[in-house]
Amino acid sequence: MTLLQIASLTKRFGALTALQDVSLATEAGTIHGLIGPNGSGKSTLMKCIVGDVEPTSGEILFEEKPISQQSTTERARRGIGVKFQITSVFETLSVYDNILLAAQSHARLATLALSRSRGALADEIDDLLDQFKLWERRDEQAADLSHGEQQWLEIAMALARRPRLLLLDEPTAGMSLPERAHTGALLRSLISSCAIVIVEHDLSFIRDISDRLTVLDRGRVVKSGTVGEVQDSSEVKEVYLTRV
Ligand SMILES: Nc1ncnc2c1ncn2[C@@H]1O[C@H](COP(=O)(O)OP(=O)(O)OP(=O)(O)O)[C@@H](O)[C@H]1O
Repeated sequence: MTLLQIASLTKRFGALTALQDVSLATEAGTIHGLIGPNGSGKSTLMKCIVGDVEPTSGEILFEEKPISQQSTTERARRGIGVKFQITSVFETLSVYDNILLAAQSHARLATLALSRSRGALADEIDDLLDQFKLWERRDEQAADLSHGEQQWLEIAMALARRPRLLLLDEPTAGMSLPERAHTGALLRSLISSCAIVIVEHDLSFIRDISDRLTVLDRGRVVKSGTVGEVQDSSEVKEVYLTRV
């Protein structure tokens, strides 16, 4: 099923066209990488999907329904989760409580009282702590985590809200090589329940984990296809040889 469809999206900031007629589709159960030189429009596209930036024209469909008129909160409720570059952890709270807060913000009161009891919620949080190698550090303040661990905590918080699509903007920035490798394996393990759209500057990382890649340059799609198709594209080579 096509989970996310972007159709002819354009965004202008005054005289500057950040996105021009951008179209792409992301299928359930896949990782879709967005790459391109600095200023090519990757973050603007992510912000349009989440609802932080209003497109000038075009449409965004999530699970085949238009969402462009919906608020960020409505989009989150429908299943779009986000981890952007700006850190969103509560530094003075424990690692555990950060995830608990995220999970509770998603669970409706009635659900909390019934099937998603405190016990069920605790099991989910324990699983996330384990997956993200944060179990040992669950009682420590989030401020005491390394940069890489804070990034994992933020992804875990986004997942606690049970998204069906997760948007990640440079999730491995500042991570060590082993941390990147663990992040890649983790992201691949998530996709049966949650598709991912990811922006990354680390080309080898994004090539290794993505099913499809879309390359942007100066707000336009240069190429969208499988990793092999994009790697073989002469237009893409030109962008990377002349502009990166
Ligand atoms: N709020 C804004 N107001 C005006 N111009 C903006 C705004 N946000 C982005 N831009 C411009 O839009 C263009 C695309 O920026 P964007 O941040 O989307 O690119 P990017 O591909 O994510 O870049 P980077 O890889 O450097 O993060 C740039 O020229 C940028 O200066």
